[in-house]
Amino acid sequence: MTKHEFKAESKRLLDMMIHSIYSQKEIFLRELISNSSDAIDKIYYKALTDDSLQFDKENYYIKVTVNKDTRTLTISDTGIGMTEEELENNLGIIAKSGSLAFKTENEAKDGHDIIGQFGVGFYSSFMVADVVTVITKPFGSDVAFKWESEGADGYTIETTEKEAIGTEITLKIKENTEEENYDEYLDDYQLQSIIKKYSDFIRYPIKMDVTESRPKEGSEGEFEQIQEEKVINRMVPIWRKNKSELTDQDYEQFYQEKRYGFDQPLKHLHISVDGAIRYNAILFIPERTPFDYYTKEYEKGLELYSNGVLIMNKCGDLLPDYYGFVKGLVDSEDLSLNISREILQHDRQLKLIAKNIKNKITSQLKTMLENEREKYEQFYEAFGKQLKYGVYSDFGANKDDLQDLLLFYSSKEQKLVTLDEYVSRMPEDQKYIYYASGESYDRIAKMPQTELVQDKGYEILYFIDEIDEFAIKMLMNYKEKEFKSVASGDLGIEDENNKEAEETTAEHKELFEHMKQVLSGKVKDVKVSTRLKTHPVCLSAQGDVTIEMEKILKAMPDNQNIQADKVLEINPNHDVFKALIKAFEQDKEKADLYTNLLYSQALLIEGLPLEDPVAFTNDMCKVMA
Ligand SMILES: Nc1ncnc2c1ncn2[C@@H]1O[C@H](COP(=O)(O)OP(=O)(O)OP(=O)(O)O)[C@@H](O)[C@H]1O
Repeated sequence: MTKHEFKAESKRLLDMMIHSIYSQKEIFLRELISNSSDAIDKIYYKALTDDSLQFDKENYYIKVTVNKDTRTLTISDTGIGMTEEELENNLGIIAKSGSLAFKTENEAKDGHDIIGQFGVGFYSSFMVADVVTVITKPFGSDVAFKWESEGADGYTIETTEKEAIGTEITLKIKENTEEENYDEYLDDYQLQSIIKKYSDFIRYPIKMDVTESRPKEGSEGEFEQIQEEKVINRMVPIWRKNKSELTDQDYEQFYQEKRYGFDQPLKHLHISVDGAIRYNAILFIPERTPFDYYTKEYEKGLELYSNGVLIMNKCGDLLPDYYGFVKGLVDSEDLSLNISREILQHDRQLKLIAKNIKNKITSQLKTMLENEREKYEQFYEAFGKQLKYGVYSDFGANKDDLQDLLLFYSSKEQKLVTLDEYVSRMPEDQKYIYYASGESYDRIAKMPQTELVQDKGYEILYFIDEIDEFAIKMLMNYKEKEFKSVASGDLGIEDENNKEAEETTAEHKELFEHMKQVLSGKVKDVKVSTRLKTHPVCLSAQGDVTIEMEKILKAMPDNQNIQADKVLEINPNHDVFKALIKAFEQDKEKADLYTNLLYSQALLIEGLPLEDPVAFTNDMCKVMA
């Protein structure tokens, strides 16, 4: 039995590579610039062991030159260059990476991490070029070599002249087609923006001759075109700098330059982790809710860099939905990239980073809440709702992280308080954390259902966001204290009125039975109220669904007509109750009229729609006439 080697149809392989690996053509520039940066890094490593070589940073750079007339784009570097053999091996064999071999032999030093690893990036130039010419002079050689290829048909190598050590790669840019405008790769402005997008933090200067229009000296209103060599990239990633070197203004400027938002950042986090996973991150909590935050267009995520090279513009997996407002970037050397560098091979590292980032944001918010209350309230105004969604989502999986970050308006303090603040000042006899839901603080303050709890001197939390009650249902309790709506059946308050109410209900059993019949299908029960002090009626709910929840569920597109089990409560000390008893004894029709009116009033107080407004106004007229 003979063993055969796999053969690959190199023409087809190259073709597949060129057309199916990358989703965007513009990344060819990222790949060539990364190669140049690697080539300069290799000189740097050489200088560490070779005394004859001085690594003087000023002499090392990458230059991008455009010639529109010849339709050529040249990327040149002052890096290590390639010998004839290296040209054969590295550019003649697909998937052979000289850089990976170098990386394996040399331990990374001083943050000079080699980028290349797959041995395919170079070929991406054929996505935009018909001909690629490489002229290179290797370090320590007097001879230079020219490698040239039109892609699938193979390549040629010959000796040539080149003055300086380094490599010069010239792409003959394709002619435009109906689908593709290749001219943009010959456009100064476009090229600068591609460089800034992907290669902004390449350690070495990326230079370009840029033409700018400037006011002409000595003449007013006239402009002249001036060509000047400019460095396009920022080079030093701010996140690799020492925190102590940076001021708040530096972070703010970075936030603006990166166009993370039109506002100022409220807080920034600068993270450097060097443990099981290594990464640097700069995160921002914006000051204001982005205008498109609640639209489908808003996409959460952080920029993801690998060794200073942009991999993903918006990596959504790095942030949980409830921290979707956080902006910023993460740079890690430990990501296992796929061949196109567009997606990650394994998400284990990403998951670790995401978890770490989530914890850092949570603890930053806790610190802000403790030490900068005003600032925290400003944050909460913009993004507090998100935290409540966070408590509610995933069946409350994140509630332990988030519950201490919640704020609610307190009836007693007339300001936002934390659950901890509420619980810590609860009187001993208070069993529950009371809350009331409504449209606004004003309306809640006037709700009849709050009367008894207020009277007892207990604090009530006012819920005005739709999500509030749902989030609280997920929490169930806080520090072993259960939450209780002031409109729920049993308030858990021992009151001398309780017994009296039971007696009154028993005394007027027939009246209540009759009212229940009149309101059949609308309320579950009619009873004497213990919670009302001045108002004549109110509605309360039995069971889990409160009246506020019913309203919210009704407003949802796929509502399943979930209803609260309503109870009509009557204040036995109100004159209306006396009138009701009298009518029941003397005129049943009037008793029915009063029952319907009281029910309608209770609906109105709750902000629930009247089922039949015409019948209600007719009833009112009957009482008046
Ligand atoms: N400008 C350059 N100067 C010196 N050597 C280079 C240059 N460009 C490419 N090379 C060599 O050619 C090899 C192949 O380059 P290519 O871009 O295809 O892959 P890579 O950079 O190794 O890996 P990746 O696909 O991850 O970018 C490199 O590993 C490097 O050895």
